[in-house]
Amino acid sequence: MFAEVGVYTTQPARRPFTYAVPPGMALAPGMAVFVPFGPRIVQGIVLRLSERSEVEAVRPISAVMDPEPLLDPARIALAEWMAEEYLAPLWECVACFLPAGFGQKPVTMVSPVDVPPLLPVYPKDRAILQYIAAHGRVTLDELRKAVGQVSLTTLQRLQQEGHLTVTQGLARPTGRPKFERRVALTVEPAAARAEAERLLAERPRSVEGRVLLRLAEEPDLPLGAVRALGATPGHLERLAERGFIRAYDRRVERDPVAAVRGGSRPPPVLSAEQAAAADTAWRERVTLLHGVTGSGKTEVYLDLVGRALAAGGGAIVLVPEISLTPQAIRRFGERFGDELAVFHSRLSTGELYDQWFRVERGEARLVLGSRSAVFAPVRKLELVVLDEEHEWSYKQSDPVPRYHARDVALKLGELTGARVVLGSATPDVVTYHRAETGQIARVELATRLAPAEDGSVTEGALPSVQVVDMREELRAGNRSMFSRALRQAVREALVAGEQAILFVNRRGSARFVLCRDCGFLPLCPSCEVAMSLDAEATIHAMLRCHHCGRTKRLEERCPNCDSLRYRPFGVGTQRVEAEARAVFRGARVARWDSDTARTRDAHERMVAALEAGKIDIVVGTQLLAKGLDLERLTVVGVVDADVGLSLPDYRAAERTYQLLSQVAGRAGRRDRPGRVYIQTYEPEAPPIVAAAEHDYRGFYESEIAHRRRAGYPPFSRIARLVYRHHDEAAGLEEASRVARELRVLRDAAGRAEPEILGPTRPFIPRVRGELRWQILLRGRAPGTLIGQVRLGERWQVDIDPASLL
Ligand SMILES: Nc1ncnc2c1ncn2[C@@H]1O[C@H](COP(=O)(O)OP(=O)(O)OP(=O)(O)O)[C@@H](O)[C@H]1O
Ligand SMILES: [Zn+2]
Ligand SMILES: [Zn+2]
Repeated sequence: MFAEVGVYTTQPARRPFTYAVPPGMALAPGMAVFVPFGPRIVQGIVLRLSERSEVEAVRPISAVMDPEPLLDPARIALAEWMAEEYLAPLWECVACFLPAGFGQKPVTMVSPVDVPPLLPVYPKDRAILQYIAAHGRVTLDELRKAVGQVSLTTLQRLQQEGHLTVTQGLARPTGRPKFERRVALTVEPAAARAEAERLLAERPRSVEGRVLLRLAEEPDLPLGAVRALGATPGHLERLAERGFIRAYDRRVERDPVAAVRGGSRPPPVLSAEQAAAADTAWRERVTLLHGVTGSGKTEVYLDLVGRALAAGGGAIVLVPEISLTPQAIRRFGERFGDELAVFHSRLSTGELYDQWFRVERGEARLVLGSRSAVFAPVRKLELVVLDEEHEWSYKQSDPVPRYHARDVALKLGELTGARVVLGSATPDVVTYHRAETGQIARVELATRLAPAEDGSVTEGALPSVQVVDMREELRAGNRSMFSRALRQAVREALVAGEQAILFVNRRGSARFVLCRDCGFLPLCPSCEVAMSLDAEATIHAMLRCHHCGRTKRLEERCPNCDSLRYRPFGVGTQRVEAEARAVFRGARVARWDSDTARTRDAHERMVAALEAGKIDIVVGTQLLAKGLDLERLTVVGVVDADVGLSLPDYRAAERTYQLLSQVAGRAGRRDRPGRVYIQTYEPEAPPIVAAAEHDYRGFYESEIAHRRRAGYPPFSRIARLVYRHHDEAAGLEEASRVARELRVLRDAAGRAEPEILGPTRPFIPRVRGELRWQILLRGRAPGTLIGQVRLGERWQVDIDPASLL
């Protein structure tokens, strides 16, 4: 008997290795084992068993690591598909499906035996045996912590004498509870307040006074919150001695959903449109749920999850990481309480590990999470939902495997028979094209819902959108970055006590050239993407196409209208913030970008400040566009809609459309009508016109025509090879060698495709001090060709890359 094993190795092997199964070893696909690999023993997962081996002289499997299979046959097939599809190391693909922490070093476990011989005489031996007799199976680390230094030789001797057994095992970070130190009031709040007032009257800056005052408001706080008031251990001790407070440790649940559990809130009655959508999605294999923002898509997902659970099966719901807010989790928790498990990147390894096994044991049948939740071991999978399916955060760019969760979900659906539902207000053009050509089903939710306090819903209005031609503003003598219309609207909102967002499209903006008089943007004639200033050019300002490498000198005048106002453009959030403060005197202005909203806490604090009405105007980047639902937000200004359009990426128009629709969707979500101003030098650009008219169809028609003409996805697939090197000559040489080899292989096969572009320096020419080169391949299956070339460690392969920058 032989076993094909996916082996934990840093060698980028895309295939399994064959081992012999020792007689008597009970083995099944999906089990974790130890195998010899070179001079070492490493972990692996059994993928298949077979009677015959193609390889001679195979080595035997060393040991079974865990008798329970960790992957089922569908997941094994999916891991192997990923390795092929993304040209990724097989082990990394298998590891996606394993519980967190598995990839770490296996640990030495020491277990007691059932019938131990008499206790040995050495004190150290006795201590060891007493400890394991009391605690059962322990890790060597634990044992060492308890009894001091213990050598492996000692353990092996004790094993030979029959006192204990030593095994290698999976580190299971379970059972060790986590505690949080807290401070609680031990008197009535009124008494605390009285004492606080006395202390503060005596000394206005008394820390003890402030602590008591805070605790009078909230009588039980984490120690950190009290420390933040300036309290030292000394202060707290004094207050404790005087009987006002006590400190204690509270057990922290490793169940991150605990707070929202316990719910089984009755579902609302679906509208006819929603019910029809759910019926279709339940019947079909793959369905695009195309619904405007606020049209009730989430209720449709909840309904489908209910059906999956009622059928005795499970479901996975994927949402972009940034949308995985406490509110979103609560919505699922309230409905499906105990069945819910949540996976996201902020959980500790221990939490992830616990959740993984809850799902694996079938205790939680609904998984809600960001992209990697697609790998959760849900049994009898009935449903996979991707909300905001157009989001590029579903694509993992680093580390390997560089997978796209949507494609993995589709393949998972194929392998398990689960239905797949792709929901979005602005579907990916590729997904919409699949629906248009009948490869997947499509349902629409066309009505925006306006929920009322009493739980009823009425039809809501989409905000009105005005496109402002910035060339006109210039002609009228307005040189500010805010148009007259936007300025007026913001002033009106401020007077009415409403809020405004000023949205800045910032990425790489300083390197695009635009004519302020006619809106002309230089495009590469063969790639149809914007050419941008070459960051590495030193003598003359050069424009470069970062796809094919074509360059030309930057003209002094606009080639279209001869204007001298043909210049780089783009403004930063800081400048917009400064101007907003100057123009809207007295308004409370905040900035929200990757500098100020670095952590999720900062993000949540900002949302809270907005909700509490402590901010009037917020200036921000794309981070703002997602998920905000503010009652008093009525005005949205897009300061520079063009910048996104000029990114050298064939999806520039699509992203601009999605972003504008999303930002616009933030305004007027409740009963106050919303107004949106899109400032642009290109008021006729199709994505801008379509976003202004809430016309997805119009956008799609123009975009798909462009993709067809220029041969971009869905009419081809793109693969990107990036090479990094600190040395210019060496980097260019290696990049050229690979490009040449690819062309030779393609030509030798007598084929015209894939098209091979480059090598060239990409839009972002260096990362962390290393220079970069890129080769783009475009064709039906560019991966197949890449699979035939030998690439060293410095190469990165990305199939269907999220970014071409
Ligand atoms: N059938 C219904 N009856 C009552 N209220 C509903 C119904 N469907 C949806 N709602 C409410 O309408 C609001 C919008 O619905 P939901 O959040 O499901 O829309 P969505 O399309 O997922 O929104 P978004 O695109 O912003 O994520 C929510 O407050 C929801 O509770
Ligand atoms: Zn011009
Ligand atoms: Zn080009």
